[in-house]
Amino acid sequence: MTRKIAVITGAGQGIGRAIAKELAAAGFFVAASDIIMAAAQRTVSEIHQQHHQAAAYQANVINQHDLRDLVTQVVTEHGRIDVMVNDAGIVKVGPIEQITDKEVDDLMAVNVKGVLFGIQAAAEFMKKQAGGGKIINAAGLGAVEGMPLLSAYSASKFAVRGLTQAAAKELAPYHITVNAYSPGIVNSPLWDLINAQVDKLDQADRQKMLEQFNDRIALGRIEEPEDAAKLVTFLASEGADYITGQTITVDGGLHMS
Ligand SMILES: NC(=O)c1ccc[n+]([C@@H]2O[C@H](COP(=O)([O-])OP(=O)(O)OC[C@H]3O[C@@H](n4cnc5c(N)ncnc54)[C@H](O)[C@@H]3O)[C@@H](O)[C@H]2O)c1
Repeated sequence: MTRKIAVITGAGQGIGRAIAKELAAAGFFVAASDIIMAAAQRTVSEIHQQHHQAAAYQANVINQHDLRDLVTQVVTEHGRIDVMVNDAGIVKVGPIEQITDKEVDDLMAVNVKGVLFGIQAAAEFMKKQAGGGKIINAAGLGAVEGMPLLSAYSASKFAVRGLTQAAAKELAPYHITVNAYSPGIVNSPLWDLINAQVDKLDQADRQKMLEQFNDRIALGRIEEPEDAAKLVTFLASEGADYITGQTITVDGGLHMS
C-alpha cells in the first residue's frame, strides 16, 4: 500500500507538533510546515529520531500563495495529498473595548484566512485525485462558546466552524471530508502566552478570565497536545470516513454540548 501524505500548518510547536508526530507514527509521510522554518525542522528531527518519515517546509498561512506553493510542492514531490491539517492559530486576550483594529486583523488573517487558504490549496488537488481527502481544522473552546476577554479570538474560531460546515457541504461530492477539532485548555506555548496576557489584566478582569476555566474540566487535568493529536489522527483515518462538517470537542469535559 502506498504511504499516505499529510500536510500540517503550525507544526513547529504545541498541538501542531504533536499532530505531526502522531500522524507520522500512524504511518503518514508528514509535511510539517510553520512560519518559523527552524521550528518545523525541530519537529521533523524528532520524527526522524522515531524512525518515521517527514520533511520541513516554511509557510505563512496568511499568504494564499504560500499555502498554494506548499501544497503544490508536496504534491510534486509525493504525488498526492491525503490529509490537510490547518492548525496554525494565534490568540489575543483583553477587554472588548481595548481590542485594536490591527489585533482583529491579525487574528482574522491567521485563524480564519489561514484556514480558508489551507482548505482551498488542499481541495484543488484532492478534487482531482482518486479517493478525495480529509481536511481538518483547528477550532477550540472559543468556537463553541463565546468567552469574555477572548472576544475577537472567539469570533475567529466561530468562523472556523462556519468554514468547516460550508466546505464540508461543498466538497462532499468529491469525497473530501472537512472537520474541526476543538481543544480546551492545552499545555502548549499558546496557553503560556494567554497566561502572560492574563497577568497584565486588572484584578477584576483577571478574576473573570480565570473563573471561566477553573474547576470546569470534568476529567480534572489540563489537556496535553497529544490528547488533541489523537482525535486528529482518528479524523485522518478511514474510521472517520462517514464524519464530515463536525467540530468535535476534545477538552476533558470543559464544554459539554
Ligand atoms: N493551546 C490551547 O489551549 C488551545 C485551545 C484551543 C484551540 N487551540 C488552537 O490550536 C491551534 C494550535 O495551538 P497551540 O496551542 O499549539 O499554539 P502554539 O502557539 O503553541 O503553536 C502555534 C504554531 O503556529 C505557528 N504559527 C503562528 N502563526 C503562523 C502563521 N501565520 N503561519 C504559519 N504558522 C504560524 C507558530 O509558529 C507555532 O509553531 C491554534 O489554532 C489554537 O487556536 C489551542
